[in-house]
Amino acid sequence: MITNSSEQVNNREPLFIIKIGGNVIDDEKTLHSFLKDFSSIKEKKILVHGGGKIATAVGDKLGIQSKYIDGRRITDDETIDLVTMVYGGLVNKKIVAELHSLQCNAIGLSGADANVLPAKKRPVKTIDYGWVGDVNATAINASAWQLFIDNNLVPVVAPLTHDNEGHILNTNADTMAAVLSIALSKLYNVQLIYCFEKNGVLTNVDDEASVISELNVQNYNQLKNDKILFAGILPKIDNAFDAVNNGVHKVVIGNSDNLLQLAKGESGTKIIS
Ligand SMILES: Nc1ncnc2c1ncn2[C@@H]1O[C@H](COP(=O)(O)OP(=O)(O)O)[C@@H](O)[C@H]1O
Ligand SMILES: CC(=O)N[C@@H](CCC(=O)OP(=O)(O)O)C(=O)O
Repeated sequence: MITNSSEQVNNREPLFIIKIGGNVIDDEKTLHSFLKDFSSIKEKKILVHGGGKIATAVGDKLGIQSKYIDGRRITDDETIDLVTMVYGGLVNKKIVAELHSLQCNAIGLSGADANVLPAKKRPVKTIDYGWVGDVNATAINASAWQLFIDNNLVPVVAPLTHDNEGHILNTNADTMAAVLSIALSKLYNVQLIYCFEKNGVLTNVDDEASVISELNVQNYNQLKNDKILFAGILPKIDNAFDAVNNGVHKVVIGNSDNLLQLAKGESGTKIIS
């Protein structure tokens, strides 16, 4: 067990919600070693995965060009078919199969399965994102999740939801992990870990030794203004603050190679509310 009795606040059982992104999934060796560590965690756990990089690569092969605005993929008719195949099929099922080879009782899900993550199509304001969904945090049915988690199943969640009118929606995996963590914090002592290819939030993106061990909102705003933080790390940190400010016990951002240290608070960047 990674957690000790002092971690078991409010008598709630610990639950790890761990997110991996495209760079980790794209590298077979990195993914394998991460899944080995993940499967060794004895506590209850959920894996949320992205795969944006793979969808872009498969799209390129099929002649489907990827377009992003503010880190969100513009998802037209052919792109929703592409990401459904890549996230819900290729990536999700490969991870599930590999976890079973490691004696981890994984069950592949998307937000649409058993309606575990109710969502709405993002309304068109200035930008039409197409078939992109936003999870409705307050409508998450925690007991549907309990059904899996409390029966020794390990959900592996693809970043797809549905709109209640028969359409699949592409949904950002970082946001999905944060919103799910918030909802399940009512039942469990949730620790959210964002795993990516860097050692944490860095003061110099090219120096893996420059990890910021704790990040509060004042430091965050300063680093953002100084352009030390840019691109994908910004929405990731925004999601991390959202989680920690809404009941999630602990949120850490760090390297997928260090999952077990991250889970013990011995690596990465801890987000402070
Ligand atoms: N100061 C920083 N520290 C860490 N990462 C940073 C920083 N500034 C920018 N980044 C970028 O943010 C990226 C992480 O976001 P993203 O690519 O969306 O991750 P993922 O696909 O794993 O969710 C890193 O790969 C890195 O290039
Ligand atoms: C709406 C939207 O942008 N969805 C994301 C979902 C995948 C994802 O989040 O993947 P990473 O975690 O690997 O970035 C996308 O299609 O890129």
